Amino acid sequence: MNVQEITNEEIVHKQVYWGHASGGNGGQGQQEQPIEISYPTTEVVGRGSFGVVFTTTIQQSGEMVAIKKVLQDRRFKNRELEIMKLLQHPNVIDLKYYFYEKDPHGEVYLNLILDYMPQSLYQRLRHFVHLTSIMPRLEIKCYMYQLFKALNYLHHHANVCHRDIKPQNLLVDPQTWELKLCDFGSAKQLKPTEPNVSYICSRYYRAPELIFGATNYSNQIDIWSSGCVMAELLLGQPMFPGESGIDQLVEIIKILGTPSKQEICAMNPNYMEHKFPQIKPIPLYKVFKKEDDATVEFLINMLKYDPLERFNSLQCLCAPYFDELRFATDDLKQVVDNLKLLAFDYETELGHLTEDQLAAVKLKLMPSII
Ligand SMILES: Nc1ncnc2c1ncn2[C@@H]1O[C@H](COP(=O)(O)OP(=O)(O)OP(=O)(O)O)[C@@H](O)[C@H]1O
Repeated sequence: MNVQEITNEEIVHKQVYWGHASGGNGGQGQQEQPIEISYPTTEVVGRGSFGVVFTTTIQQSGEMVAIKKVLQDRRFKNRELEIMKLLQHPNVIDLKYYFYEKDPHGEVYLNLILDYMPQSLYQRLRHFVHLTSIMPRLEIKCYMYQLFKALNYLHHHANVCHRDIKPQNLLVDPQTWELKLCDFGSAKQLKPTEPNVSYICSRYYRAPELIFGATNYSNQIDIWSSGCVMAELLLGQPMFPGESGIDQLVEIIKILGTPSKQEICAMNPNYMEHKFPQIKPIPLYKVFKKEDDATVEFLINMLKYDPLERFNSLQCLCAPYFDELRFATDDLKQVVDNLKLLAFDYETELGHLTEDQLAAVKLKLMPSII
């Protein structure tokens, strides 16, 4: 049976809710009114720990979407849904609609209807590894810039920490080099006064403070993970491939050296009494021999033990590593313009800055409009 036959046979009709309130007055009325959509059922494209994802096309609008179906525990509000309703940014997967459905056993499933993206960054990297080739450095730079635009919006506007940044959760279009962040199943609005579980984030990408069991960590854990993602894109393999929770720390120490007393205190003060074997760091310019100084410098600023020493997402955007995008010409300028990399929304992306900070940041991020 071919796909056409399947799509002709199985068109489903669903009453769905809008993903966001719309209209100037908050549009609550519209959001709460269900509408009917129809789509052909198709094959599953992704299987995560919490559910399945399949892609289809909404018949009424012609939009390609991905539908993520997760088992809903009736006792709790679904945090992924609540957070996705808040988020609207060009580099964050958009929640278009959602609906609930019951299976024959009475289990309730939440279905999130999301923007469709053709590939994950994990798949994109595997493509180059299979060809025994490398990902073009400019492609990496465009993806990283969009990731930091997404994180700057999440951290500074929505006050959301993603807590699971990894190549599998970065969706890309290899034709345009567009990137969107997905999977908000671990995301949370962190409050400085409330503890948070440290057993989050996928192993290779876990910030050292999480491995040290900190419960007072900050949005800076996402920056560490992003540094690991960039390192992996450059190396073609994970930078810190730990085989277990504690081996993850060993892998980090093998390259960054043993953290100092001060750094351990900054990660988790309760660990101060532990003794670690003294390992000398390997300078990152030796690990990334073929990369230029701006690239290595940028990695150094993301992969710092002390979370407060690490660049935050806006500092990452301002890094000299991205100057090449700001002063692009010819084909690269076309890519930068298509992706609207140098466009920022003042309220949602730069609204947290004072007037003086804003002036300095504008000078850096949008040199052509000054
Ligand atoms: N919007 C989308 N467009 C295309 N593919 C998607 C989309 N969202 C998810 N996928 C695919 O489905 C996979 C799983 O999605 P997601 O990470 O959201 O699910 P999960 O159950 O939370 O997974 P995990 O076990 O990683 O936490 C993704 O890695 C991706 O391959």
